[in-house]
Amino acid sequence: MTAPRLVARDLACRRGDRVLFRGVQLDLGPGEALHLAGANGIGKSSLIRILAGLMRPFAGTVERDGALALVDERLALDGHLPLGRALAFWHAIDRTAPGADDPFGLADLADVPVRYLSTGQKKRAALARLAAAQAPIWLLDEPLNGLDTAWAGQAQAGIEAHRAAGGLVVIASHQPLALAGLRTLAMADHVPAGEAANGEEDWA
Ligand SMILES: Nc1ncnc2c1ncn2[C@@H]1O[C@H](COP(=O)(O)OP(=O)(O)OP(=O)(O)O)[C@@H](O)[C@H]1O
Repeated sequence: MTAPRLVARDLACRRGDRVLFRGVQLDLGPGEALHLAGANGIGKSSLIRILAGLMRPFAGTVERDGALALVDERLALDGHLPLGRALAFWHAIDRTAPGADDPFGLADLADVPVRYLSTGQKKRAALARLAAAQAPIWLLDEPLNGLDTAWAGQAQAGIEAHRAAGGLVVIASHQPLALAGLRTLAMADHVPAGEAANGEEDWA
């Protein structure tokens, strides 16, 4: 794996007429993991989308060395296909082959249409697709949502294996994370003065 790097300088994000955050800096290299922490609506998903290049920052820059893979609430698998064929579509595009070890326990679900999978099964499928993409930079928005304790442990083991292989990871999560040497970015520290720290307006 080529050594990845993800650097953000002075990032600010505006949505609608509100600046959600300002002055976000990060500099991540091989093996590192960063937890984006903060209340609902503070801007964690928005930051992930900016890092992924899906949204332009209001200010600041992002530099990236290495391919990235994203897991968020949108499942990038065709709901009408059986799971095995939906994953095979991506293997063909990524020029990868499914691993023999099946770390997310999907073999028994290969014939089930993606739209019939449970929330946790869909998340496991998204994580399997992520692991197969062989991208050194992982951007994960709530990767443990919907997973039971055992699968949440397995997902974190997958993250640790990715780091051990030289990958880096940014994780927005409300779930506790048991990852070695995890750094934390407290989004509340970057809310501009005068904005609500939880991103919620006063609707009264
Ligand atoms: N297209 C949009 N236009 C205007 N505001 C938006 C848009 N999309 C999201 N927002 C607002 O931006 C804010 C940040 O949303 P975001 O999804 O980044 O928060 P979050 O920290 O990931 O929240 P959660 O913990 O609930 O997932 C929210 O107040 C949301 O309502």
